[in-house]
Amino acid sequence: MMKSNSLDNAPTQSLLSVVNGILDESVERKNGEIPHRVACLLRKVVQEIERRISTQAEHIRNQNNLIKAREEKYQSRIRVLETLATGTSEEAQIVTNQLQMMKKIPSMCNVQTEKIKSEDGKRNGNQDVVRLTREKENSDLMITELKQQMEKKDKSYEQKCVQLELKVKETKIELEEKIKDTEFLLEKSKKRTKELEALTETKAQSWNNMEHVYRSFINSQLRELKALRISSDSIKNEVLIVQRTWHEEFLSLGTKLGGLVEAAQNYHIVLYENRKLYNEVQELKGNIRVFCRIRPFLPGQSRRMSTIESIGEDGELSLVNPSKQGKDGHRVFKFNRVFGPASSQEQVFLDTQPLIRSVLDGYNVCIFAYGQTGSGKTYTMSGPNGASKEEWGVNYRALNDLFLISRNRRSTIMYEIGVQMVEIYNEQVRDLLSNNSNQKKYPSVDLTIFSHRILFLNLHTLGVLNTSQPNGLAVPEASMHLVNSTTDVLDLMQIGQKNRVVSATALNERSSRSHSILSVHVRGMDLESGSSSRGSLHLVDLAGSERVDRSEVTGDRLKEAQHINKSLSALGDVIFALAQKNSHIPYRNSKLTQVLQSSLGGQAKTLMFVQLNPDVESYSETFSTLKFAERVSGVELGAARSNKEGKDVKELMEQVASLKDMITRKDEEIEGLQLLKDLKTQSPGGKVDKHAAAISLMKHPSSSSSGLSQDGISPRGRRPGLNGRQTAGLLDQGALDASDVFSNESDINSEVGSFQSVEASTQQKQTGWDTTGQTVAAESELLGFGEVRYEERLSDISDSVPSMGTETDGSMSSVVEFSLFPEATKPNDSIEKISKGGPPPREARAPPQKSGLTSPSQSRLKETPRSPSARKAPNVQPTASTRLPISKRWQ
Ligand SMILES: Nc1ncnc2c1ncn2[C@@H]1O[C@H](COP(=O)(O)OP(=O)(O)OP(=O)(O)O)[C@@H](O)[C@H]1O
Repeated sequence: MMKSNSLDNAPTQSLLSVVNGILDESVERKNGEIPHRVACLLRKVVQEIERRISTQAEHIRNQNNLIKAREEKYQSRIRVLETLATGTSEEAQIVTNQLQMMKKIPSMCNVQTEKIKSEDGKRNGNQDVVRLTREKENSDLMITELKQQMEKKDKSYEQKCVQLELKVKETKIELEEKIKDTEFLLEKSKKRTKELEALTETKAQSWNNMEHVYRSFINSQLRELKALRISSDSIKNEVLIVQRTWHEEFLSLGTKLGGLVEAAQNYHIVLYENRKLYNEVQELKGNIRVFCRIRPFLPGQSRRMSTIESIGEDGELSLVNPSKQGKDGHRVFKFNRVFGPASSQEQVFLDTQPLIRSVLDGYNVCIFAYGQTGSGKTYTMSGPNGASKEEWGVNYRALNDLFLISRNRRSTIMYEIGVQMVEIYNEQVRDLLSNNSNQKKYPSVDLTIFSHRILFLNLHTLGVLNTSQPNGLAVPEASMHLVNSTTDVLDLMQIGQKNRVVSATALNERSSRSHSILSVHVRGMDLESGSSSRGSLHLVDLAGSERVDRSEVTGDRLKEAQHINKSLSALGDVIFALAQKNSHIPYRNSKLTQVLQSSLGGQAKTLMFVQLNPDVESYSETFSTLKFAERVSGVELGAARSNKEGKDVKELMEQVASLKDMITRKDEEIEGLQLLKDLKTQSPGGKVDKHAAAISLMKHPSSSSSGLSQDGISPRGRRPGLNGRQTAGLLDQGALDASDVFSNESDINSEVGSFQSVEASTQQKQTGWDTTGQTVAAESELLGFGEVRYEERLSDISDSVPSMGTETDGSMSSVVEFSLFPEATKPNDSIEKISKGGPPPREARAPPQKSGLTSPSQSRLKETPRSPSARKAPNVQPTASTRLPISKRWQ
């Protein structure tokens, strides 16, 4: 709001521009309305302009008056000067007249004197006239000048006046127009104000009416409220009474509920017991346990829809198909345990821990992680790269736990823990810890006794024993490293991880293209009872299970993916065969199934982690993974068995071994003599060619067998009533199974000399011994298991040797294993020997082939046990177990 004094100071031009601005603004608004405030302002501005105009008019009037006064003054001056000039001319006239008079009257007086006087007067008069004329001239000049000045001034004043009047007229016209406009606008705004006032009045009236209505309503409400309060007070009283009665009833209900809670607790106990019993049944059945783990969405992954709808506490998992609606889109799977995305590494391990701990009690345990690339297999098994202690995977935690327990039990049981780490890459088994420097750092088993195997180590392709050994070494060539602390394990696994084959695919940058297997072998010896146990733990991080086309790979990568797929489908086939309880389980189809044979079918405790990626895009992979897992969870392996051996059993077994040794030697002698006798009777010259004898034995074993069976007893285990034909078929099966021992040529070669019994079987096959029924029958007698199926034979072995380990433990190592701790009383010495890894004594090596019998079957003959007890362990090496060095124990 412009103040009045600001209007006083403002120049007229700016006032006019203000007025114009206001008018323009109102014109712009188009509605022609001028607010009251603006009207007031306009009024003030107009008043100010009017005031100024009147002041200016006053000023002009004053100036006019001044000019008029001046004019009058000049006029009077002019008049004075004119009078003066008139006076001067009159004086001049008088003087002239006097002079004329004086000229006329010369004689009347003293003419002389008067003449002089008149001359003086005339002179004076002339001087006065000249002076006055001059003065008159000056005055005239002045008057003319003044007149000129006056005229000039008059002219300028007149001009100014004219200008001012013109300006005044213009301004007046302008102002009049503006005043008219303003008045019009004022009129309009007054009208509007009046209208508004009328409207406000009507509104105010309606508001008043409303207020009146509301007031009356509130009054009525207050009256009702009062009534309600009174009724609520009465209700409160009633409620209090009811509360009191309820409280009393609650108290009685509480006592009743107490009973119910007790019953519920009992129910929970029963439920817990049921679960325990269920688990025990599962344990007895030996079901493969299946834990499912769902990976969380990764930080870079935009949070998308999950395929996992819900996770039940009882191991139920509901999968939803994003492309299908309704019931068809849902599928429920049930496993032993389901871990959600928020589950920590510790939670996962806590459920796995009891299984892992049983390794210390002599059980074989296998834990493997299955799932598509990037689903978290490595995370679960090892943890993320550079994992902190909280992020440690099952591997580290398992070993940490084993160390902890072994330390706690050290006063009663002494444990040795060894670690192997291999990977299966493109169907080749590689040692991930064969680094030389690494072997120096960690004391490992002396490999010099297996010099022939070192060759394979150098080649980095290891052989796999199809029939896994009781010592748990499916890959005996892989370097074994004794570990004493978690740091040892961390260092070793770092080396192993570095050596692991990794390459990038479209799905996962750090995608493992191989299966990695960390095998932990635990030997325990009870210091009091002298009994020993051994267990092995296989921790397997499988390669990604996705289909090849998803990996978008070609060339070498495609080959890798095909190998991975092949081995995983072989795993599926083995599991399917186990689920169907088939007589033949196709372990041989892949290296993976060969390595895991003891864990999949050997009465071990097996746990599979099924890793899932919750992403909707991975639905089909997730679905097939879950279906596979569902099949796996149905597989029964049979109750797990502990590999424990009592001291007495051990001693007995040692005796059995030495007796077998003796019998074998006697058998050799008898058979040698028999052979010689036969040859003697056949050869016309009577000369004995030992080499020919061996060949003859290979070609006509029936002769020796018939000779041996003539005595009517069954030293090689033939049951009375079983003829050669019957045994032939059985042996065929036996030979076939024996051939499974080594999966391929290279594997066979790698084992030469170490596992002669196995080798013998293989050689049999190679030399065509299984072609004729008679030959096979005879050999079956020699081998001592002609009358039973191979499986039965193996189970016989297990039965004859309490707690010998897995079903397939019927190899020569069974006996070797009886004396895990020959110097049991000096456990510290044992460890020292292991760490030093000194060369083994000669007795530990394969026995020299005496009597010139060079054929493998011949060497097999030497091993063939004669006694019924020995029959149950047909692949027993005649080496005296007590003479075996500790370093050999791992083999
Ligand atoms: N439970 C989890 N919590 C947090 N991150 C996880 C979890 N599981 C997996 N991850 C992360 O997901 C990514 C892929 O996991 P990981 O490498 O273990 O998958 P993988 O199945 O072993 O893959 P590959 O088949 O290539 O070996 C990693 O970055 C890992 O850290």
